[in-house]
Amino acid sequence: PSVKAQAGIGGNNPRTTLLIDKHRSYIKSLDKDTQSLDYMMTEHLRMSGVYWGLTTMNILGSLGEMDEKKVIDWVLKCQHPCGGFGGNVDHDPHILYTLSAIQILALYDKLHLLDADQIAAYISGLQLADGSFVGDEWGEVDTRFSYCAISCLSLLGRLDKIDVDRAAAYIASCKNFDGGFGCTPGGESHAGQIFCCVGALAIAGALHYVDADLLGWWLCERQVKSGGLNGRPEKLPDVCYSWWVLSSLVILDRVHWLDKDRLKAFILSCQDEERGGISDRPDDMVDVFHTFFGVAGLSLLEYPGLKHIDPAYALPVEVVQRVLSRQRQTP
Ligand SMILES: CN(C(=O)[C@H](Cc1cnc[nH]1)NC(=O)OCc1ccccc1)[C@@H](Cc1ccccc1)C(=O)N[C@@H](Cc1c[nH]c2ccccc12)C(=O)NO
Ligand SMILES: [Zn+2]
Repeated sequence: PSVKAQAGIGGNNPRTTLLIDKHRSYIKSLDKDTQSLDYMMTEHLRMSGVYWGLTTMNILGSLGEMDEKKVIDWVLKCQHPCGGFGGNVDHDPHILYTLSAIQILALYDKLHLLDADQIAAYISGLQLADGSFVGDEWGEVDTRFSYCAISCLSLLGRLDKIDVDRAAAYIASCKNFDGGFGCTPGGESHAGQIFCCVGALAIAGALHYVDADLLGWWLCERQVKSGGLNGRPEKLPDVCYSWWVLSSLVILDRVHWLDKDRLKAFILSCQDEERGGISDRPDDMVDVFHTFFGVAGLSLLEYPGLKHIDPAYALPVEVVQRVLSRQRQTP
């Protein structure tokens, strides 16, 4: 069959259409099997897991099926006096989980429950003199944390509380000869880090630091013959790179260089048609992380019936627009 047929356009074969109801029930089942190894092993990043699950449900048009009050109460229980959030109750505050917490509250239009100045003080306290950010008091520097800082403060309307120009200049100092970015200056280009750097520069209004043609070419080189995308040369394709690579290409306006139908077909081939959920590659175990990044990738590919996701904020476009337009009303 033609590539279009493989991509599920016109057909309703389970591996070529998105099994929306199956994925909804998979996400809703997640907080039930608390005895599973997967559940136990991911306790420390539960805040991110809840963000992945809820954003997937929003894109599938079913956020209302989740227990909003239970989620909000739990998120606020994870906040520390310093303003930062931990990955779970009684876990130390970290900028990664502070972003996930703010993203969850943005989904539910509950950012007014937060003290934006207090969280802005916590985040600006993590910026170093060279413009970089550490993730917590242990002091690890990584462009992931630059992305978290800029995204959090933009959603809270407090970007003025950090030195955005120095933050952008530091990210630019992590650009490699191949046009990509690493976690620190000289670090190897990796699609995940590239998303963080390109997303942060986009939100900061500093995309002039990026060589769109050079980086766009490197990103499109990630597509392998199966249609999937890998994170670095010679690696296997993985559904989550459908997000890290594709969202970066959307921001750089170079998506047309990819074979979108083959990528769509690859993501759909990673669904578990019995239990729902999406895995990193065909016939692997599903998880909420790859289910989110698979659905988010399909949203960027304009799969019919999915809400649009913002490529830089990794939140539904309608959520980002609501948050940012409200900032313009109340200065
Ligand atoms: C900690 N994580 C990762 O390292 C994943 C593992 C992976 C999934 N598929 C292939 N490898 N890798 C990952 O997220 O890489 C993307 C990336 C890498 C560097 C910077 C940014 C994004 C995943 C969780 C996970 C673990 C194991 C299997 C599946 C998911 C994760 O939480 N990623 C985070 C970003 C992240 C990357 N590295 C991290 C280290 C610690 C904490 C978070 C992250 C995220 O996407 N938040 O929204
Ligand atoms: Zn993956």
